[in-house]
Amino acid sequence: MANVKVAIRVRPLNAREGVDGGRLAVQVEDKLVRIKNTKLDGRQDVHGDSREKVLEFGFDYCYWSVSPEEPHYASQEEVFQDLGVSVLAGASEGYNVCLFAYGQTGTGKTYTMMGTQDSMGLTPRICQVRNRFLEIYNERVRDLLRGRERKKKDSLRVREHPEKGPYVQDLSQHVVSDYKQAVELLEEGIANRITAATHIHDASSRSHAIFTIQYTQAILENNLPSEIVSKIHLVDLAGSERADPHYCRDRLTEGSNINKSLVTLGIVISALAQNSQMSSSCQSINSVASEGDAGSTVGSHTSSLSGGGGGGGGGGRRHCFIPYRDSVLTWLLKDSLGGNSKTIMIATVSPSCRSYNETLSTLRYAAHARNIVNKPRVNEDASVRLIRELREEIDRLKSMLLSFEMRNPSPSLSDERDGSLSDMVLQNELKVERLIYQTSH
Ligand SMILES: Nc1ncnc2c1ncn2[C@@H]1O[C@H](COP(=O)(O)OP(=O)(O)OP(=O)(O)O)[C@@H](O)[C@H]1O
Repeated sequence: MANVKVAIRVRPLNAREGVDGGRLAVQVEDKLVRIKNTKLDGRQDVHGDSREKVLEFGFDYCYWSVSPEEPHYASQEEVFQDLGVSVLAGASEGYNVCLFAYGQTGTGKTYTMMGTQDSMGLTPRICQVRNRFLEIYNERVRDLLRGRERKKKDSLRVREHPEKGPYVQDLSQHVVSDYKQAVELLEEGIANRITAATHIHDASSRSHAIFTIQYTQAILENNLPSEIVSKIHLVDLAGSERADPHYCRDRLTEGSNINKSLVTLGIVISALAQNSQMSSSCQSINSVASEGDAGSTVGSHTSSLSGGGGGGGGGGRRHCFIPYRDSVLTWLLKDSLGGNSKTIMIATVSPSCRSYNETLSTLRYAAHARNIVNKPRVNEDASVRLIRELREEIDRLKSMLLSFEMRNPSPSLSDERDGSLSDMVLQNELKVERLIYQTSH
């Protein structure tokens, strides 16, 4: 079991936000983010006002990337040292890992995930071994690495494997032998991605991009060659934006599809968070509830949020249905949200008071995500796992045999039990030998 880890990153003010003095609404201190409603500044009658002036949220990591001159400025390298290194560590232990960036349009998702020529982001730093790159545009999956010379199959089908989970059929795979080749692939994919100008951002990504690295490790366990295959999903979501009636029909469809998948993502996150909280409250029903434990600021805030707008009263609550299949994005991220994956969300925000509402909504979204509990497991070869488990069982049976013999020196009493235990040991040893033979032939 592992909770989704959540990071917040605050980007520099842009030119538009800087014009009126660049008032900031966001503050970061250690693992806390504070957001201030500057509209209430200078008002005398705030007593009894139900709106809170400053709201505080706690996260696993908070990055202040507003100005490099400031002492606690978080660079791309620092973000990589925390998040990128933990992605690579998870994958090398054999887990599936997902890192996804979420936030309002123009807040730095692409900058964080991909970076620029001078300032490399997380994905090129993490690049290894085997890569796939796709985008979800208007609920259709497109391959971003299908060479132009090949026949272009525009929209690909999403399918689900009973054990390996959802995947995209016919998505091209590219084996790379060095870092340079991996980065070239990434650049090709980025160039194929669909962007457009929005009100806030001139080169806004209008699709969700998923860069998948298959990390394969050849290992020798119990003298048997075997493989541990883990997947790393690096996801740069399209930014949310309010619809403008002046946009043409295509842009409106595009916007509504982006919003649809982000809304579905929101519903999935909130339903999973609610289910995880329900499970943990069931578990703790018999234990003493401790008030004011570590991270109580967050605890108090998120619990009120996951009530789904209040209500949420006592008994009779059932686990919510998770509508993964309502959008391609959530379907493909099914394992990453509530499944077999160690997942990190990086939520990007603008520091400006002009984006107060959007930033608050991103912080709430991120606080929900932090409650999701995933079930990551090492993706080891099934036969190798079975052999290991059988060997553990043999050792256990052998030590039981030994302790019986020591406690019951009289042969008549222990003979029967000894016999059946020895039989079990023998049978397991035969199974192990058969499995070793099958896997190595
Ligand atoms: N941490 C940062 N440091 C410096 N510049 C940044 C940072 N974050 C974002 N920027 C700059 O802000 C602008 C918008 O960033 P970016 O394109 O990453 O936004 P986005 O969230 O991916 O937007 P969209 O959802 O519209 O695609 C870019 O010019 C980018 O270089």
